[in-house]
Amino acid sequence: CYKIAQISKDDNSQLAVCRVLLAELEAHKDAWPFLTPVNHKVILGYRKVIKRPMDFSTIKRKLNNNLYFNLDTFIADVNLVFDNCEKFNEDDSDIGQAGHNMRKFFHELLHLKK
Ligand SMILES: Cn1cc(C(=O)NCCN2CCCC2)ccc1=O
Repeated sequence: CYKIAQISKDDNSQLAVCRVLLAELEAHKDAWPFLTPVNHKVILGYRKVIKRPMDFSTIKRKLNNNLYFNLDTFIADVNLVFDNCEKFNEDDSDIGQAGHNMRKFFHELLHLKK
């Protein structure tokens, strides 16, 4: 019984860590391009170029629907946000720079929590 309790506790604490990490990402001044899904009707070419769109609001919905198996699957979706951004935007564009800043911020957050 203890073992089962132990596993579920880890899942809950990992889930709590994901929620805190996401809240910190959303609060960052450079989060604005990533808060909601890119509107492919407005941003021409996005749907064709980016095969797996991802954004912070989608990550929040997936967290709330228990769709992340562990911290690593959550980290994979956050990195997908930044990888999509690098693919679609020039490094010296406002959104490209925001993506680089957010990726660095997230990386530092992860190394703080260890
Ligand atoms: C991640 N990303 C975002 C965009 C974008 O324009 N997002 C809308 C930003 N607006 C700010 C206030 C309302 C919405 C374009 C390309 C891209 O890769």
